[in-house]
Amino acid sequence: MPHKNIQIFDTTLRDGEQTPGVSFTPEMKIDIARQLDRLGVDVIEAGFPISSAGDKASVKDIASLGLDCTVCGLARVIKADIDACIDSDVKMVHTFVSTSDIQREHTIKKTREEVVEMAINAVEYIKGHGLECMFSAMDATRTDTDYLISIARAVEDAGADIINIPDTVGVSSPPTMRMLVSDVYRSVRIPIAVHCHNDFGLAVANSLAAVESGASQIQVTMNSLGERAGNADLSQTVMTLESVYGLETGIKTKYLVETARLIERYSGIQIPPTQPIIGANAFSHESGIHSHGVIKESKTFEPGIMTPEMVGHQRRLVLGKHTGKHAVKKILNDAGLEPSDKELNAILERVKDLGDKGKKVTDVDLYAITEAVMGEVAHTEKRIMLEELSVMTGNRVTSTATVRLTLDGKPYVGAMTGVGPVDAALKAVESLVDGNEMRLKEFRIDAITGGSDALAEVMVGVEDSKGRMVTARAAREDIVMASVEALVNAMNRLSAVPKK
Ligand SMILES: CC(=O)SCCNC(=O)CCNC(=O)[C@H](O)C(C)(C)COP(=O)(O)OP(=O)(O)OC[C@H]1O[C@@H](n2cnc3c(N)ncnc32)[C@H](O)[C@@H]1OP(=O)(O)O
Ligand SMILES: CC(C)C(=O)C(=O)O
Ligand SMILES: [Mg+2]
Repeated sequence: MPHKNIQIFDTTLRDGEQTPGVSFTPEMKIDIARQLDRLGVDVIEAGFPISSAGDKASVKDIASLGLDCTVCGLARVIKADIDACIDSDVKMVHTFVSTSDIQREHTIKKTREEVVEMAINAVEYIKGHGLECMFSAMDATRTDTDYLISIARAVEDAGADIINIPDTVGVSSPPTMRMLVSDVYRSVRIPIAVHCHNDFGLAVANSLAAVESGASQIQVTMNSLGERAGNADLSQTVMTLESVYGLETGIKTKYLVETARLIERYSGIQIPPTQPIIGANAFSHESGIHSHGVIKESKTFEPGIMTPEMVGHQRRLVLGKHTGKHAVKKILNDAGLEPSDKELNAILERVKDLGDKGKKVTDVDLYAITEAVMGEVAHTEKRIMLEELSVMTGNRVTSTATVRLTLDGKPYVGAMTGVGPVDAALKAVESLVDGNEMRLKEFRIDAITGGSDALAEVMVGVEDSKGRMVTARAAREDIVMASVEALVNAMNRLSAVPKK
């Protein structure tokens, strides 16, 4: 029988930061820790203090934030590593050692007996300092089960508070995990956690299998960050535990998408659109049959037991070659437009035509088509008119953009710096429009011809405070101009949507 309440141990700041190429600044780590605490995780593994002076300082900073969750530091079964955790003021030390023969023989070069002794010493040292202690048998899923049980019993006797069973190289399967966790669960009295890697895409499934066999804590990362193919994903694990298994995690799931987006921005690792729960497409519908069903009753083509609202996402109807008339009608009706059946068919034909050419059909495309079919439609007045744009960039100059535009007929000038000319120009435009009113949410550049004079196509998505998103595109040889034009187009279109 699974435990009713499952604890969430987040290791985004430790295993997540081990994602090749990812390195969070100290300020980012503080922001992430605060956000994870707001999300409601039970434990934050804030880092591996012995690994660098910066990591140690960050762990200490996070430990001093006064968060509701427990802040934990990682340590090998080495006194210096544990001392670094103690110096960082963490409440909990997570100590680990390889227990599989392959790792033991090739990395730490110790006998099984020596490993048990090192583990006991580490646990006793941590407990001697009055700290909570998690012990991990690294590579547990490739460890001889009798030996795993004997080391688990030894660290329990030494005072460990919780035993973690890591699937370090992601080789387990749900049935194997179920058996392994059952075996350890029956052999010790302290709680069991699991830490699954995603080498075969089974990290979440293996974590759930562990819960079925009695594990009461799951180690996860946001956006599946972590070594190689990453760790079990927090959002997927939590939502499955809550919505499919009917268990409780204490996570405030409405913060999942905003947390995922923060991690996306800070890690530089883009969330794939098809990522469950948090991906841009998780609640988007393009196919006519699906959109029609969802317009009538969202449960027809969505799980129902999980809604976009539950995870802080939005449901969206997306236009393309698979669109049907019900979706087009709904989008236009929501914008206050009432095309006749004949007009609707003509609009749909043109939408499909664009889609057949391999284009993503933006909202601004739809309105341009609608105008062409129905004639001048209401609400087409442009609030924002771009008058002038200039950018300065170079290897010794911080990219700076100056924008002159009119907003509701009044002239404004704004200047902003950015990481590059596009970033600076978009920020300059955004600085002149109330950020609470409209914000850039999606941005993509594609070269649609070759060469240095390639035509760049920019697609943007702008969202308002009510979560309504409008997409627009612009294509030019100049990527800065194309970006600004697409942004202004989207903002103008969004302003024209009646605020119901
Ligand atoms: C599965 C995991 O995610 S485990 C965590 C992995 N994370 C990291 O490695 C990130 C941070 N790591 C680091 O900054 C460095 O590796 C350090 C500071 C920990 C160690 O650095 P170095 O002293 O330069 O050693 P290096 O990383 O090359 O080798 C690892 C050493 O740790 C030993 N070791 C590995 N795991 C353990 C353990 N659990 N307990 C004791 N010793 C261990 C290895 O045997 C090796 O020791 P040796 O130098 O005596 O041969
Ligand atoms: C430190 C341990 C738990 C780890 O990250 C792993 O085994 O993957
Ligand atoms: Mg790991």
